[in-house]
Amino acid sequence: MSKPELWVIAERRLDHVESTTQQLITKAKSLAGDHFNVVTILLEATTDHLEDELSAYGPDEIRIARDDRFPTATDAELADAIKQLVDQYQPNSILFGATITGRSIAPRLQAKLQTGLTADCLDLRFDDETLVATKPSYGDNIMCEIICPDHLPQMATVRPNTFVATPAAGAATVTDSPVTFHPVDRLQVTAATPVVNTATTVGDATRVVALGRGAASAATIDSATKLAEKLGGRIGVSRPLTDQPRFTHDDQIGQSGNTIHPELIVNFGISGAVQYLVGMQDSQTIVAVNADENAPIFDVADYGYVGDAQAFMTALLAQFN
Ligand SMILES: Cc1cc2nc3c(=O)[nH]c(=O)nc-3n(C[C@H](O)[C@H](O)[C@H](O)COP(=O)(O)OP(=O)(O)OC[C@H]3O[C@@H](n4cnc5c(N)ncnc54)[C@H](O)[C@@H]3O)c2cc1C
Repeated sequence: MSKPELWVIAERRLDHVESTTQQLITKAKSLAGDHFNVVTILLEATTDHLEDELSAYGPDEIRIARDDRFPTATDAELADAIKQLVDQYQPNSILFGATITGRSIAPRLQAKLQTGLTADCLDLRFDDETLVATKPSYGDNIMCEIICPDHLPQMATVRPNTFVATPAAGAATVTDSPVTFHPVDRLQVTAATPVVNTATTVGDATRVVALGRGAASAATIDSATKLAEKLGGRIGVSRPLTDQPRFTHDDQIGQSGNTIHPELIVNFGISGAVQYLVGMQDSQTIVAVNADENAPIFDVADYGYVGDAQAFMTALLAQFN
């Protein structure tokens, strides 16, 4: 008997695959074990080869529907095409990135399929063939595990950067699966102008200088800015600092901010509340500077310094100079 299918819907961003897709393939592989087939669904133009950006992450199969209208199709048209594939293959579960596009297509598909969708998940696991999706709820005050036991497919959107994409061995089978493109003429895209944003966000940075309430003075923020420049990185903050005019929610790390996995994060004056830690604890190298030797941030740190944030920064900058 063939294995149940766990789908990852590949998302296109301009002429590439959105990085959340690769993150979801890695997670799907780890969930699947020998029990599920991980199938990536790709809707692309006849001359596109976006599958080349997916195969290195080890899905069992990349199933492609081709139509030259897909790259500029509306979310309603894409949802219609995916619905046709669902009807044909009856997957067990479907994962989308909780991106602007994923958040738009997934509920349209859910409505067509009359099944359940858990949005904005921070973790996933399977209990036998039941997808258990973890997400913050009630104003982010509790983490809920949500299941959809009575309907298939089970669906979830997952927050970008929740999982780390890791190349995996194994050659994916690439198959074509034709669908009929049904134009939805209520809405027509007449032109697409991509937003050009050259600034890196804290989610993109490979090195992060993170500031908390214990490193919030103007002088310390100035030193941190210099340090971030020297490191070729960017400043991120814990929640209390988003009250300062220099920072916004976009700079926030944590459960209700960004999930990040930089190669280096240096935390200054951050206690290490669980809501902060979930956003950064998978960083490759974690350094913590805190005046309190019992601060929980030291539990996840590879290197720690007990002392004053400003003094440490000044000494470190002197090393660079
Ligand atoms: C639903 C919910 C969601 C949340 N989401 C997030 C989130 O996404 N991100 C987030 O960050 N928080 C979040 N929080 C808040 C979180 O619980 C903490 O309150 C917050 O992370 C604390 O920030 P902090 O570590 O900067 O401040 P504090 O906890 O006040 O810690 C300050 C630290 O600075 C140290 N310190 C003081 N002076 C110095 C000095 N001179 N030098 C060095 N160290 C010094 C202290 O020892 C202390 O450990 C959330 C809370 C809730 C309830």
